[in-house]
Amino acid sequence: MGEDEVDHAPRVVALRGAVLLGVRARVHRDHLRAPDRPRRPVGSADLRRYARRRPRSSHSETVRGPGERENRSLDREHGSAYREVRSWRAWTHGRGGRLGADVERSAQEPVRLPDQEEVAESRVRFLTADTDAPRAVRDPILASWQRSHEFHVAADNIRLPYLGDPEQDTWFSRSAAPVLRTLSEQLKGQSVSVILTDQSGLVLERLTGDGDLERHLDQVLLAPGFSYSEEFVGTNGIGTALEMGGPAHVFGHEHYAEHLEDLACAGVPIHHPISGRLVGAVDLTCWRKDAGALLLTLAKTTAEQIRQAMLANAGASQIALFQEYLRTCHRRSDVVFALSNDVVMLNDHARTLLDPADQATLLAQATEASSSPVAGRDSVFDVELSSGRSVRLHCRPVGAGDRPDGVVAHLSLDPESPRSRTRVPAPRMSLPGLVGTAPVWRHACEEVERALRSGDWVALEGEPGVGKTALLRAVQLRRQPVGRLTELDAASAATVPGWLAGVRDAANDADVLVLRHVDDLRPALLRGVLSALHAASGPRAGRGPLWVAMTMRAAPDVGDLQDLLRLFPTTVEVPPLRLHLEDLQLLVPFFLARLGRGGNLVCSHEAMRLLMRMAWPGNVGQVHELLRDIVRHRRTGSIAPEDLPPEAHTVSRRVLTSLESMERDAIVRSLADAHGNKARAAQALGMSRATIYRKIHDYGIVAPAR
Ligand SMILES: Nc1ncnc2c1ncn2[C@@H]1O[C@H](COP(=O)(O)OP(=O)(O)OP(=O)(O)O)[C@@H](O)[C@H]1O
Repeated sequence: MGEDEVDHAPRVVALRGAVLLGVRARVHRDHLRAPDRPRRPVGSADLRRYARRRPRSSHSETVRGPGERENRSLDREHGSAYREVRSWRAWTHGRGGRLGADVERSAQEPVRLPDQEEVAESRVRFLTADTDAPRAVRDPILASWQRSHEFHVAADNIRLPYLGDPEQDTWFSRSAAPVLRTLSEQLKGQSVSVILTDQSGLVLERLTGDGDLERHLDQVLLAPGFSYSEEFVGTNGIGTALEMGGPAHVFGHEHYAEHLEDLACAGVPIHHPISGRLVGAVDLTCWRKDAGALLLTLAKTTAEQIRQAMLANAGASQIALFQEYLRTCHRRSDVVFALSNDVVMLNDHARTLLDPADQATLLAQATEASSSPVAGRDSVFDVELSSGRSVRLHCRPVGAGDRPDGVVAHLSLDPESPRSRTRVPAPRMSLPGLVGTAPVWRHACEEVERALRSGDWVALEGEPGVGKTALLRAVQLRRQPVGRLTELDAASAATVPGWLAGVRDAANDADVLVLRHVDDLRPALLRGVLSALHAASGPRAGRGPLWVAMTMRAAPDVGDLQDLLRLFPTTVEVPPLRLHLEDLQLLVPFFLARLGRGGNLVCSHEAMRLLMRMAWPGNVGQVHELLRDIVRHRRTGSIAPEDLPPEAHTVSRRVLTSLESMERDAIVRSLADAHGNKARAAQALGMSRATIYRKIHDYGIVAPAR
């Protein structure tokens, strides 16, 4: 690097200081450095176009570097010189001091659409290291081409790695979703695609109202799960806006990659409304021929609407929580996280040092801290991680009163450090035949136990398979082990002869009566049950009081059940498994031991990770069934990802139609057969590569590792 280059760098950084953070400043400083490697191959279409416009004879004095050998045939064919770029370098440095400022200013200036022929020619000159300074190219684009060149981006093809399912359930995505939907509805029928990315350029969402454009975007992999950062694709609306830290519009041949020349895009970065941190970008992409200056204006308005939506969703309590989280992050160099009802924030250490199961365990303990009897004061827990390692969790409630708005927690990895303030030991729970230590699950257990102790009849409400009946059986076993329990299922009341007579008998003779699925009772039977229970609610001749518990689905229509519910002073909500997913770590070995009948079957770490990502609409009952099916085929050894059914290889929260489920299962099987090779899986299914990527994303398929 020459001395004059070193001189220029700080000036550029200073000019951009107001908007650029450390890393970005480095990237922009870099664009002043001399190109120190051969140019990337130019696309064949570029060369044809260039050859038509430039006479061969004008390229005679060629100087090649060693790395340029592979370009010789193209060079001979077209006569374009792959020269050293001394004059380009001189040109850049001559303007270097102004470049950064130009990038800033140009984002503010009205958009003038560049002459595409001239830009195309300049691009080829740039790519072929022509000695002439590129003409007719806007400064931000030139700077971006230079960065793309330094990132070693290929100009003649788009080959992007699929980076995995983008996380959709974040504050950013949730806030942006309604804004994007409204815009996309307003643009219905027009060839414009609305795209949301995270701060690295990873596409999170794409809404396109036009089939042709959609297909083209699939072909150029501008789709969820792919990154359009400059590092991967070179100059483009998304990556360039993120690199510049400001709005960017890129038209046709201004794109670095040849395959994007028919498109125009306008990208605008979005910053966190409270911290100012870059969180992502919104981009509008259309055909180049349809592009107009208003594209960028619309993108800027959309970015602002998303920011406002994030702010509206944040609320005062979230701001306080966020500030406390930032303060803790500044003070501590270890794992820090914060959570409230709506938000979970994890610092880098938490994300990289802890696996999802441990994260879930710690988050559950922190939730407990906010609702424990010592709420309002700092508390400390000793927690055992899945590795067996013990850590100490310090929790600080944020917000006033008995029910804080959230908790900020940090970990000290050294459990021997002196204990501070109150110590709250993590309680164990031990109902016979049940496992689970998550606070929400334990809370439900305690409520049912309390009801039985006090003799209050109890109604249990919850989704199918959450363990309502199992919980009642366990509580009865623990509290009244010698009592007589009768269990009757209202779901079969209409078909089982004498079902109502069974209720009357139990009302006379049993100690505990469990009525399952009472929301399935028809009105006539309901009246019969009601009068039997009325009679049993008073003193019974020769017997102690009857304890009755009933189960019903989550949020039932209580219209018909009103009268019955009056007999039940307590309703306990049994949580769905997705709200205490950390218990899966206990449920799986528990069921395997039970189902394996003494066999030695365990679940591998990889399989457990997949199970932890499932939505579990059938809750604990579904876990039980899934493992029962596996145990039919495998009774010893370790359950691997291949042993799991197709739904375990997806993270989709959407209910699929049966046709979609079949397609999803076929893709999962094909991916497994192809050992995770998506191109081979697509070929076997007769689909294009872009289609399989889109379907993998749509169905939330977690492709097996290759
Ligand atoms: N915490 C738990 N520990 C161990 N096994 C559990 C637990 N929760 C549920 N199970 C098991 O999961 C299965 C489903 O539970 P259960 O039948 O109690 O669910 P439910 O809520 O009554 O479902 P439904 O409303 O569909 O009848 C049963 O095999 C039960 O033993």
